[in-house]
Amino acid sequence: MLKLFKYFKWWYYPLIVLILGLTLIQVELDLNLIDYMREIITLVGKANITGESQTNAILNQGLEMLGISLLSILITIVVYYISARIGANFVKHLRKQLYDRIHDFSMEEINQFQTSSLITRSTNDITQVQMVVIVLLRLAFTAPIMAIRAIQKIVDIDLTLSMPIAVAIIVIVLMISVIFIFVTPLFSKVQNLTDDLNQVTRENLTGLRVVRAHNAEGYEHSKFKKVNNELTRMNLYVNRAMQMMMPGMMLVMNGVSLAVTWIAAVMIQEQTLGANPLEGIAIQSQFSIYGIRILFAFMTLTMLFIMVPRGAVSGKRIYEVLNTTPKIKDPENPKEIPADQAVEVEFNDVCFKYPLANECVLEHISFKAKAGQTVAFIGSTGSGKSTIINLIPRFYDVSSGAITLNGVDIRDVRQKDLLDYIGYIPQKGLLFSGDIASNLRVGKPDASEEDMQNALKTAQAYDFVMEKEGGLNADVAQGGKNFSGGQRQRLCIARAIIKQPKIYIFDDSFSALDYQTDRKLRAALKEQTKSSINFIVAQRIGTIMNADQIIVLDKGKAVGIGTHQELLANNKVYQEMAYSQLSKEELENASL
Ligand SMILES: Nc1ncnc2c1ncn2[C@@H]1O[C@H](COP(=O)(O)OP(=O)(O)OP(=O)(O)O)[C@@H](O)[C@H]1O
Repeated sequence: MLKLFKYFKWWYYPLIVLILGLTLIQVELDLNLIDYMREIITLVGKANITGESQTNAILNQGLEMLGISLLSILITIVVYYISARIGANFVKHLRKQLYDRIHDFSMEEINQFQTSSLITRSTNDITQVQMVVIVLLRLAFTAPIMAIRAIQKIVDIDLTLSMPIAVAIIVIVLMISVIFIFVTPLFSKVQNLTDDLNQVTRENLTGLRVVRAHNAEGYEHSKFKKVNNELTRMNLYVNRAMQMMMPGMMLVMNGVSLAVTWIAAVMIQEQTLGANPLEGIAIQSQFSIYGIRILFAFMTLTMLFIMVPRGAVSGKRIYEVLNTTPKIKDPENPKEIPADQAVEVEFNDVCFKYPLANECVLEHISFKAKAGQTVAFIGSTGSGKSTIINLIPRFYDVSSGAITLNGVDIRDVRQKDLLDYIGYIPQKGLLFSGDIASNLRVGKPDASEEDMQNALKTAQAYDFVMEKEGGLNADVAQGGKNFSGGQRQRLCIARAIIKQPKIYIFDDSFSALDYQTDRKLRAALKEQTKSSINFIVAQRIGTIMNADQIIVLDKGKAVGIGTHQELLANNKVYQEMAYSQLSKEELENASL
């Protein structure tokens, strides 16, 4: 939590000093009110002031008390306002830092934290920290200052009467310590269980259709119930322990009042408290209120002792994210990608192992792709096709070997420069909520309407977009849920085309298209991508048989590289796949 203070802005500090100053004044004002009360009771008993002059004196004291109270209220309002402002601004800043950091994360860090936990950290944990910062600013100064000043005052007035208050303080400190020891470790459990709840809910909602189709509501329900019950149980346990504090505190407070009254009564009887019995009663009242103030200050400290560790757990979870340096980052001395030559990508003896995995999923892959070429990857599921193309935009870095772009290792260039070269079309057509135009402009923010229409035409998406109400301005729901799988894929392809990149990466991006649209799209793309490299991952031989180079993957190894005809003639793995999909005739007359 303390480490998060480095994200405090400079202008918070003068405001915090202001809060401290105002708190000092407010404590003195509040304690003065108690002295005024004693004064009023004493005035009632003064023999030399009677009648109207006594009433006036009491009224004057009362008016002064009113003035002090109003000033104290004003200070409270100012302190609350400043602390709310600092708290809100601090978490806004923190949220931004967190967002930027998560944005820089590579897949490795995302997998390390898990998306659900990153969401909890960016929402629930941030709220906890905000609450703690605000409460700390409001009360962390008031409570100890009030306790110290009030203790000083009662000790000055009478030591014997201070004794019950001293005992009460010891009891309260013991209570706080017990709660602190037992409850604090549970806070991190509560936050981790919130992560779990978030994950189950997320999975359940995103997979709602699968759950319904499999009639698996019961199974999912029991998963949710388990984590929900666990979180509820933990929250109840924590809250019960904390709620026990309240009656305990009330007991101590009432006990103090009783003890002070009793001791004061004995002292008044023995004429050792005040000049006369009325002054004795005035001192006793003053003491009781001081006692309550002191204990109230300790109660507030208790609350802080409970809230701060909870906030600290959240602060630690946020700091973990902020303190994680993305493994994939820009080099210190980035090289420029030579732009005066035709694009060329080379894999040089590339091996790759997923973080935390034991074995390599890609082994010794080498090939060269030149401008205008289509390089296709084919292989059984899990053979490493997606993995290989994910290395090009550096979603992961190679474990050994190198990938070069125009002769420069892609790890030696700025990520932005590299990504400017790439148009990536993912396996799952993912669209953002908004409209079609805003989705296309992700590829090129300043794209004109004509650019968009051309891209849609190439991607065979023009007709269905124009049929939609609003055309380019037609609504897109979250994730593109109001489009079919094939439509989403085509819109994603259009989003990449509009960027006119030098490298296209199609990760099984034609899988949801019917054969006719697939053919038309590839023909249009061929025209559009004459000077680019097309990397295509596909399951269908028909999609890739016209590629300039087909790389056949088997368990992470390139077991064949060549054209369709070459592989068909001499590669067993390719032959098996090809003959299982198309007839001999179709295969031998490969054409678009
Ligand atoms: N994030 C990951 N962490 C660990 N292993 C992974 C990860 N992603 C994929 N793998 C493993 O890497 C191997 C290759 O996966 P990849 O997704 O590249 O296969 P693929 O050929 O594209 O399969 P498909 O055609 O089914 O999409 C698989 O064995 C898979 O289990």
